[in-house]
Amino acid sequence: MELLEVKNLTKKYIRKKALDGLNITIEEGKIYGLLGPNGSGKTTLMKIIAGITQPTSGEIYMMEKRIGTETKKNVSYMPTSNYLHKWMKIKDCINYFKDMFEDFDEEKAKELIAFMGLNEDQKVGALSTGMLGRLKLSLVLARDAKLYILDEPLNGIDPISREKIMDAIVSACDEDKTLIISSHLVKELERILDEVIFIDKGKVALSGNAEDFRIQKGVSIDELYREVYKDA
Ligand SMILES: Nc1ncnc2c1ncn2[C@@H]1O[C@H](COP(=O)(O)OP(=O)(O)OP(=O)(O)O)[C@@H](O)[C@H]1O
Repeated sequence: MELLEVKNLTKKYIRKKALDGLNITIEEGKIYGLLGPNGSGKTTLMKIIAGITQPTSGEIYMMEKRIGTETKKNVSYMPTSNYLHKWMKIKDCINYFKDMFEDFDEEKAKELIAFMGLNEDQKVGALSTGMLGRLKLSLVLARDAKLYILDEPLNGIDPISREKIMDAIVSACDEDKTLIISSHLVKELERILDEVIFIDKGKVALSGNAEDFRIQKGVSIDELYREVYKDA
């Protein structure tokens, strides 16, 4: 079933067109990789879908409703930035999420935090980049949303922990959940992706089923990425 439809989406900043008539359809229950080089428009697209940034033109429908306050409740978004205060302990962050989101599952958050090797008494300000990334991800995945949007969840995470993080993503999300994950680390992310969307200069350069690409083109998604962006 179709969860999200993005039609002719454009976002202009004063000196730059970040999205240029972009069209995508997102189906329920799949994991999408949003892939593209620096500045291709991934974060802008994610922010618009999450309702944080307004598009210049174009339309987005979620379950056939135009996105807005009502649909926003169904989206759990993990930005690259850190929005958790340094003075907070991890347990304060759990309470913050509990207050903010009706669909937040405290027990699930605690389980994920423990699985990620974190302790509820640790302070946000004392966490390394990778540890902070694991905390943000645990909080976002502990919501019972329809759509999870994860902007660069593997950033700053060491190669061994990346595996753990991907396992957490897959196990935390039931089959009916939909994920859009952006990353430069295509090789690492590849094994969990159902669908891929390559974006370039604010437009879709190529999109489709990851397994179909592997069979039809005889290349991995990582190899396909290199092919799509060879001139970028
Ligand atoms: N607030 C802003 N003001 C002006 N230009 C912006 C703003 N945000 C993004 N841009 C520009 O829009 C383009 C797309 O940026 P965006 O952050 O969406 O790309 P990205 O694919 O997420 O890149 P990265 O992989 O480096 O995070 C870039 O050229 C960027 O400089």
